[in-house]
Amino acid sequence: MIRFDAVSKVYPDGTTAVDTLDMVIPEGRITVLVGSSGCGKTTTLRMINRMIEASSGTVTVGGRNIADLDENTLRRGIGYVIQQSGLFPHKTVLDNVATVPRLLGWDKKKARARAAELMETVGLPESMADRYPHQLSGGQQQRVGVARALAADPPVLLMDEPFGAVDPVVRTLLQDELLRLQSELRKTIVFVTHDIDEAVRLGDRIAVFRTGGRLVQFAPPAELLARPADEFVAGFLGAQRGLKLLSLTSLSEVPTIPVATVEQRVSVAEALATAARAGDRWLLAVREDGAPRGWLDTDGLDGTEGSVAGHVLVAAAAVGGADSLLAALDAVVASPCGLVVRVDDQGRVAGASTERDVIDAASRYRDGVMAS
Ligand SMILES: Nc1ncnc2c1ncn2[C@@H]1O[C@H](COP(=O)(O)OP(=O)(O)OP(=O)(O)O)[C@@H](O)[C@H]1O
Repeated sequence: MIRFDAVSKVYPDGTTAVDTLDMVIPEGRITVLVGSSGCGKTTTLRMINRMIEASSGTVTVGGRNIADLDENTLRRGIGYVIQQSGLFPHKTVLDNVATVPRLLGWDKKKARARAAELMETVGLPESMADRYPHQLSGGQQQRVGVARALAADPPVLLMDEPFGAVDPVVRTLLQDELLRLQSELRKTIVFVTHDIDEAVRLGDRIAVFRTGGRLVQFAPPAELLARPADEFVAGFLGAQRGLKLLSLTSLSEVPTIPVATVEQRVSVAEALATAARAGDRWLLAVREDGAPRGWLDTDGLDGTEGSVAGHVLVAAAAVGGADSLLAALDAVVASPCGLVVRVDDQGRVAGASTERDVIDAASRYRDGVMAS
């Protein structure tokens, strides 16, 4: 646990970067600090490892006042990742990752073995070990930065806009990777970002700061989205607050019903017979492996023409166990027949859900968050 008690930081020129901050950062969770530029996020983060000293107040890490700790001892337990990865340009990837174990006095062989293990953990191929940072993409460099910060297995990880410099696609991949890593490692992570979507995606708790270094709201993402403390927080959360809220919940509450399917290789005549039996206009064509292929509109179809696969099918968006209610809503709105396809872990059709059931589940979730 990291605890701020009445912590302020006033820089020598009189700028108040952080103003009387009280905040308890839970252990083993991701806490995200957000807010507009210059609101004191980085200053707050750096006061945890004493790269910046607080002007007043107390910061405790694991119950110990950090002002009483030797800086090196403190930092050994705190990994630090920054935007431009901060890698040593003249060191190979493997040696970059091995830096902290080497500083801790591990012999070269053991430090490199640990570094190789960490490269695998963060999803970097072994073949990159001997490259230099400039021979990697931005996303790969960030992975090296994360691996390096994890090398001494610190219980706390500070991340200052770690994915700020990569494109949105790579950014999403890195976020997924961080969530996967965190589900195994359970570090206490403090993560700074400008991006509210990133905060909602990653944070177990989100701290919203405003200019002048004031903490305005500190809450789990669902609570923040459902009940922003004031106009400032609501404005910062931006448009589509309701939809963002739906991105936080799963499909477990949405019932699955049977759906009329046909294999795509069967004849249209056979499909028409199936549709007549089922009493449905739309049939879901499936591939040989059971994955959805598309919706077939049997209305006005002539039974003499070829196979289902030869027909124009309307794309069938499918959702599975890992998807959110937002994904289901999106899929059902885009569906030609008011059904969203449900697939199992292997991507095979497992049924469908109705528009009504998706919307009802969304309303129930919102009511639950509002009432909690
Ligand atoms: N060394 C310094 N001397 C004087 N003022 C400083 C110093 N470092 C930061 N500041 C000021 O303190 C305030 C908070 O800065 P900080 O870097 O913590 O904000 P931030 O929220 O991380 O901003 P950004 O999102 O732009 O990185 C800003 O007004 C900044 O100009």
